[in-house]
Amino acid sequence: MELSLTGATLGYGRADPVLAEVSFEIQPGRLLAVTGPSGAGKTTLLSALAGLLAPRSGSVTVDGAPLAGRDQAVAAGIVLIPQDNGLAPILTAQENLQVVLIARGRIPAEARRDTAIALDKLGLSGQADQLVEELSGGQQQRTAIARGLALGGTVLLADEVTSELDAGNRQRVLELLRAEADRGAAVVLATHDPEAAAACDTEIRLSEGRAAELRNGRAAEMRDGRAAEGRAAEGRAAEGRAAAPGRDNGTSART
Ligand SMILES: Nc1ncnc2c1ncn2[C@@H]1O[C@H](COP(=O)(O)OP(=O)(O)OP(=O)(O)O)[C@@H](O)[C@H]1O
Repeated sequence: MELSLTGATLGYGRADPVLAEVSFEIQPGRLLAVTGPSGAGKTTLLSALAGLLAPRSGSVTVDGAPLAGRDQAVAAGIVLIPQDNGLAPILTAQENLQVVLIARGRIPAEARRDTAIALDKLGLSGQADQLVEELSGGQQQRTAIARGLALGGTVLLADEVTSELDAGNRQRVLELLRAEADRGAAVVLATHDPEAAAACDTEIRLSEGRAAELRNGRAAEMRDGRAAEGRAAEGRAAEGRAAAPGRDNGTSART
């Protein structure tokens, strides 16, 4: 499954667009960081990829056909872990997962099994029966991640999912996102956190309504001094290209 934006301009109502003419592909097996200052449009971009926000112009396509809305995105396996968690506070952690899994067609026994596996991966087995409203912010965030992982999507859109986590849990989540990519999912992580972005293969930086690709290549290679140096140069070149006047009248990046 191939998810792409082509010359997509995104915005709300009659206000100026948040992002103009953004083009890139989300690739299976890879982790893509979407970075940029608060208000740059990270959530807006993920909303468009999730089928929640139609582009004003340009397109978001799945296998070349325009993405018609959230229902189609769900059918295509595009999973969103929203910034505000999107959990039901008066259900328990495990109920929050089971309800969604059953709604997506899993039989109750499978839903229970997959819920237990996902909560265990996030270190939440002990919180399974606790109401979400009684969980800490970080535990709630991990519950939302567990729910996203349990769905086993083809595309996983994770919006600031490490913002409330301690260092150990952040590392655990980054490893789980990498495992999702390794099983073939395309993973997009919107983040403020430079270390989380550095763990991704590619980074799209949003700034002043535009998007620029900063680097490419597997994060593992970053541990090699030479590769890191090479990629830093690539990043500078990509920024230079994006800033060049008249280039495509917009931003184009392949990930
Ligand atoms: N539903 C909405 N209606 C109108 N404007 C919106 C809506 N959602 C976001 N915006 C505006 O769009 C711009 C981009 O917001 P967005 O939430 O995408 O940024 P962000 O990069 O995710 O920010 P943060 O890092 O703070 O989460 C902001 O100016 C915001 O006020």
